[in-house]
Amino acid sequence: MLSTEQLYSKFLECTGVSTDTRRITPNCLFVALKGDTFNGNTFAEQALASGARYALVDDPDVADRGVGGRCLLVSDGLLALQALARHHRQTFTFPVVGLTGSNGKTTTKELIAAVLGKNYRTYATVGNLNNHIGVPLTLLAITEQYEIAVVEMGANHQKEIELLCSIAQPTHGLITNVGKAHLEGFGGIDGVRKGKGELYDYLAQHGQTVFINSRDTTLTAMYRERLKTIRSETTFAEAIFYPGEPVHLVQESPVVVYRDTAHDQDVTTHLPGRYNFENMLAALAIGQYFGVSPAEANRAIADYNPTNNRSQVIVKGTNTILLDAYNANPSSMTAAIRQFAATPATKKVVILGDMYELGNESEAEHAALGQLIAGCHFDVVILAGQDMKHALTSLPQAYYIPDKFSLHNWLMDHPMTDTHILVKGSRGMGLESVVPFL
Ligand SMILES: CC(=O)N[C@H]1[C@@H](OP(=O)(O)OP(=O)(O)OC[C@H]2O[C@@H](n3ccc(=O)[nH]c3=O)[C@H](O)[C@@H]2O)O[C@H](CO)[C@@H](O)[C@@H]1O[C@H](C)C(=O)N[C@@H](C)C(=O)N[C@H](CCC(=O)N[C@@H](CCC[C@@H](N)C(=O)O)C(=O)O)C(=O)O
Ligand SMILES: Nc1ncnc2c1ncn2[C@@H]1O[C@H](COP(=O)(O)OP(=O)(O)OP(=O)(O)O)[C@@H](O)[C@H]1O
Ligand SMILES: C[C@@H](N)C(=O)N[C@H](C)C(=O)O
Repeated sequence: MLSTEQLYSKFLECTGVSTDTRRITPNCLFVALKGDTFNGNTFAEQALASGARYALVDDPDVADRGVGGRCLLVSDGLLALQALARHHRQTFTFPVVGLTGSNGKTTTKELIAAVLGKNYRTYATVGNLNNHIGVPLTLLAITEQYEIAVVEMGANHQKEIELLCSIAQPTHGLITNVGKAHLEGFGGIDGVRKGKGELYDYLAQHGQTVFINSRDTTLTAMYRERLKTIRSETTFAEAIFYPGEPVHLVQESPVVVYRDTAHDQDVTTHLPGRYNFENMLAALAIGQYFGVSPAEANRAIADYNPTNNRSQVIVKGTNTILLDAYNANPSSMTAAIRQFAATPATKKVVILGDMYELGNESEAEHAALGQLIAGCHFDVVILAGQDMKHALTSLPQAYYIPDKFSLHNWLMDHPMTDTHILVKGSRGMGLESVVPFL
């Protein structure tokens, strides 16, 4: 069995890390993980044959088969990956900004990276690689050429953020918000608050810096709770409350326009909704803290244009689609629906799919969503998925279509023109597939 130090010296000989033979790059370190479908150990030889320099395995039989001494045996592949990332992180001397939250992590991460990228060689989590596998992979992709890192941390149960903090060891941190997401695994909204609070706990225990949205009463209360419990021999995190500068929302739809009064600038962005303005404020605060000029920060935010099914505004023929189909939960659905309801347009249609991972709160949350939609007076409401039938009680006029295939057919039979259309649902619903039919 290799120690973490021994493993690290092998890692330094490699060009990167891959956990998947479908994505092997020359001279990478292949790490065999066990998943729901496969045992990665069975792919070790294939990884080496495809160009991996070493294969980290936790099956002694696979290691015994040798392959020129290029199989590295550890007791647990996942734990070894995490330990390797933790070790690598300790070699960084630059700031690591860690962020979590129920909603807006990826968008805020992209905005922060765009802003910091104006002054620093910035590494940011690629896509959504934010879990117990993704965070180690993110850390291990960071090289000494960078000057700052932005690491997204996702969770759907307690102690996960604690684990991810032990790997990423953030010097600075941000919780975007605490909302009704992943209620099943967290055990309700109080569980979400506790689970996300593990980031503040880490920053507090290590005397690091925390960025707090002063308008968010939950986040400020979470910070104060930790201030009260801190022991005298430890230093609590430095807290940067934002927004401090006079930046005002001018328009929230179809896209956010804000006014930076201190610098006499109106900034037109590509993102819709007040909630995205909150994400922008976080990026501006972090940029200001790290010395990015307001003009450069505003330009970075104005230029950010999502292509990831999150808050995407797509003009197609005479229709304008707000494609927000990456994920959905009660908080983000409510934010998106309220924002869409406030959008000026002559005809508005919503196509909404199930919200996943709500456990025994699912039925009530879908029903509450129905009541919210009923008060919004949309021209057409289309609901898809098994759970959305609970929203129907308040929406007798809605079209209910249980599966996606039937939804595509329905849309082909009911073409729309001159319409604003909101498309949103959980990842498993994959509602971006409706766009070709609109
Ligand atoms: C383990 C793994 O990485 N699986 C990926 C794999 O899945 P697949 O079903 O094919 O196989 P297995 O998982 O059974 O495979 C075991 C290993 O074998 C490898 N392998 C398989 C076949 C093959 O031909 N060759 C192989 O080498 C395989 O790669 C495994 O190492 O492929 C899928 C398709 O690419 C991947 O989707 C799957 O990735 C899983 C889901 C994963 O966790 N990936 C992380 C790198 C990651 O960060 N993914 C993010 C999504 C993160 C997320 O959902 N975040 C949540 C909050 C966190 C919740 C947390 N508790 C959790 O459960 O994850 C959020 O709300 O944000 C991403 O991909 O975007
Ligand atoms: N500050 C916010 N408050 C509420 N909802 C938000 C906020 N920011 C974004 N959203 C909603 O959440 C959706 C997903 O955004 P984003 O992917 O940035 O969040 P996320 O936290 O990274 O989600 P995930 O972890 O599932 O990737 C957006 O398209 C929007 O509907
Ligand atoms: C895909 C994952 N990050 C996520 O957000 N899951 C929830 C349940 C969703 O898809 O809405």
